[in-house]
Amino acid sequence: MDDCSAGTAPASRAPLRVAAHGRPPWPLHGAALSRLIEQHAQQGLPTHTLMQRAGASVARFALAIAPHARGIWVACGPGNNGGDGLEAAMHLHRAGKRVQVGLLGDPTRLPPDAAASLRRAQAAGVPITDSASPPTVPSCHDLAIDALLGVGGARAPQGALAAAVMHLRHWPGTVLCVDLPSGLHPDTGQAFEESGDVVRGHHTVSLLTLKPGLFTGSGRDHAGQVWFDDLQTGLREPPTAWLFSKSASIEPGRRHSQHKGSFGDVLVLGGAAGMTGAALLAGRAALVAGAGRVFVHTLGDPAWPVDTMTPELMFRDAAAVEAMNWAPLTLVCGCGGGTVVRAMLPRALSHAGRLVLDADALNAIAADPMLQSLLEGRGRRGAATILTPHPLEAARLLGVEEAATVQSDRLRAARQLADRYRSVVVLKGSGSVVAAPDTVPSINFTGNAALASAGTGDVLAGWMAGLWPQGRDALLAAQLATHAHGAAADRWVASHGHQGPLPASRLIELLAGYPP
Ligand SMILES: NC(=O)C1=CN([C@@H]2O[C@H](COP(=O)(O)OP(=O)(O)OC[C@H]3O[C@@H](n4cnc5c(N)ncnc54)[C@H](O)[C@@H]3O)[C@@H](O)[C@H]2O)[C@@H](O)CC1
Ligand SMILES: [K+]
Repeated sequence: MDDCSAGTAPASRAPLRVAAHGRPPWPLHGAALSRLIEQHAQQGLPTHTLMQRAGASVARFALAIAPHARGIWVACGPGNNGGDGLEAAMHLHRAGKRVQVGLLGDPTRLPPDAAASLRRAQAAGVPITDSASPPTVPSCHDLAIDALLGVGGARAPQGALAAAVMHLRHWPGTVLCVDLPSGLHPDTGQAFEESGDVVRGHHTVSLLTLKPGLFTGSGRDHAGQVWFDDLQTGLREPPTAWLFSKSASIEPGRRHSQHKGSFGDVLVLGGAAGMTGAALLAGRAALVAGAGRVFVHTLGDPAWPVDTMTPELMFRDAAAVEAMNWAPLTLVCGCGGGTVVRAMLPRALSHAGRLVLDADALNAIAADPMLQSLLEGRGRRGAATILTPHPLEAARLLGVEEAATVQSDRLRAARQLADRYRSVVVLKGSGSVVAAPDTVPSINFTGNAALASAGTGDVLAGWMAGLWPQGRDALLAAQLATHAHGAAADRWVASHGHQGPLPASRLIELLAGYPP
């Protein structure tokens, strides 16, 4: 008979909270601010209190996600992240679990808090080795706890740490990361080096602060479900970024007395030869987002005359578009516009009231200093612009060679673009970053790999343009649109049970809320 039994969670007054679906946006703190917050918290508390709370929280969480786990391997690193692991191991051992700790650090050189937790674990009788390999007993393969590196991670794991990371990556059971997946940069959500290994967890319990790297870059692929415990500190510091969270109060709703003129006109400029569909997708998305009227001018020859699937769209030829006053309009420019879209940009940048620039429009601006200075001047005049680049387009706009440079620090790249072009920027990709000049950026947590499908970017641009004139400023329109776009893809995955590609037309239906 097996001697391991399921235990109950250690009692605590601090409930764990899901880092999603909260009402106000959640503050995210990078490594430097997290350390500052930790210092402030330590000042008001008896020595070792925070680590005791952290370890108890991890143990409680381990018992919640894997209540039937019999064997638990706790991989502990050389710092206080390892201390959290040792503290958790002590609680799990007391709860009757078969716990094995691998301590990968010189026990005589642990920081004071981690050393205190080591003594407590030893006194409780927790088996501790210095092996980077998990125990070979099969019943000890239920749950692994990654306590190798946290916010102190500074470079790619090497030697024994790297070996332990590999074991965690190939772990057959559940993996729970303490604070961060080891090897992940807390601020950027990337590995410390391109070839550096990062643990892939099913769950991550973030302690004291939520780190931005958990939500953007490759963070979401490595962290799994993110949970948060503020360790009962309730400390408030200005954040590095926000995790955007939609609240009901920012959805104004429609009043009975409003009419189509209340909801703004959108003009889509795009759809060069062979890419008409991109402009149609943007136009349809703007319609279902609630725009009063949507005009479409396709840039192929001849211009597209009608969309029989969406007869509400009003098509305009070049002469008609030339005669329109662009100042009261929301323009969407890009969307399959090819190189011909460039010809529309001087007027769009000079005269459009609201302007969403996507894809080919962004590439044209990146290649043309005159258009860049028009965009910068537009921002200086206070005219509102939203840029929606993917990482390669962002790299071109920043004048750097590769998308990897942008991806290495997505928050910084989005801020740089927003400051340079005085525009709202939606840097697309896993954990889209929304930045505006002189504003703390936000990270969007909705969405998934099903969005990696042709046309979904056109839908985002159109949806944003449709939302924007309905009483929202550019930043809120960008945040709401990005959130809704991702949430629709999340509903798709929930109903299909997999992340197969989401057709852009279907995405529009999901955004519109039908079929129910
Ligand atoms: N001190 C406390 O009471 C608390 C500590 N906390 C935990 O402490 C963590 C931060 O602890 P530390 O500052 O000690 O840092 P870590 O435990 O994250 O890292 C330990 C040390 O490893 C070294 N290191 C970095 N990268 C390495 C690599 N690739 N290979 C080998 N060594 C490497 C660094 O010098 C670092 O100081 C947090 O993430 C959190 O888990 C929190 O639980 C809050 C309470
Ligand atoms: K960790």
